[in-house]
Amino acid sequence: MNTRVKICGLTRAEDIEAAVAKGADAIGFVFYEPSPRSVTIEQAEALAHHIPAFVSVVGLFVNPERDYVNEVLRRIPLDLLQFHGDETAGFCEQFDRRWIKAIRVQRAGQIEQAFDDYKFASGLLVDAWDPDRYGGTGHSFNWDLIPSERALPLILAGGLSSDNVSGAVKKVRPWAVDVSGGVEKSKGIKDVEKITKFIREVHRVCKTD
Ligand SMILES: O=C(O)c1ccccc1N[C@@H]1O[C@H](COP(=O)(O)O)[C@@H](O)[C@H]1O
Repeated sequence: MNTRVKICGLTRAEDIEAAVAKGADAIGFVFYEPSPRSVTIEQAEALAHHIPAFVSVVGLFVNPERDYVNEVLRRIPLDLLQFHGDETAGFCEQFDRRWIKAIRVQRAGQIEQAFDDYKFASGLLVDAWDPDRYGGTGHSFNWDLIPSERALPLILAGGLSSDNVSGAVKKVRPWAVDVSGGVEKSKGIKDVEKITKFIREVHRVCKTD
């Protein structure tokens, strides 16, 4: 098994450099103002210079305006768009950029339906449902709702940390894991020790498989 790691919600150059040095495969920028991890286009433009070749740059959006996504794309070299709201497949497909769709899992059958609805995505991200927030909740969900047959690469998110990620990887066998709150000191400020432990745990469990 070779589960990739995305670290999301970075706001500081030193955190990006630490995540990359420890082996992160992708770095996520949050372009969603209500989030405490949100960055402006100007901030992301500067931060993106700290991400080397072969580490993916991901832009996270929640129900964005089309023009805003285009403006971000014009200014920042995003490899992937992550749509974390209620976007339709038609909306996600219009940007001439690879994209992943996040689903907030509440009930059985929802993930299977999403594989069908978002069939041209580069991956399906499964996260916890929360009535008040679109993501970054720090909560996990019932992993038994994740089917073993998958039409797209599956990215597991929601309440992951170094304490539970090895169990999650063993049980779910995701293509990648995505973490934000579980590797933070405070919202938007990452903790290098937690990032190190998190990535080490993923690599350890993958090696023993
Ligand atoms: O990080 C945020 O603030 C955020 C806001 C709105 C939508 C998604 C957001 N983050 C994504 O949420 C999941 C889970 O985060 P956590 O590890 O439970 O804190 C992850 O995919 C983040 O990229």
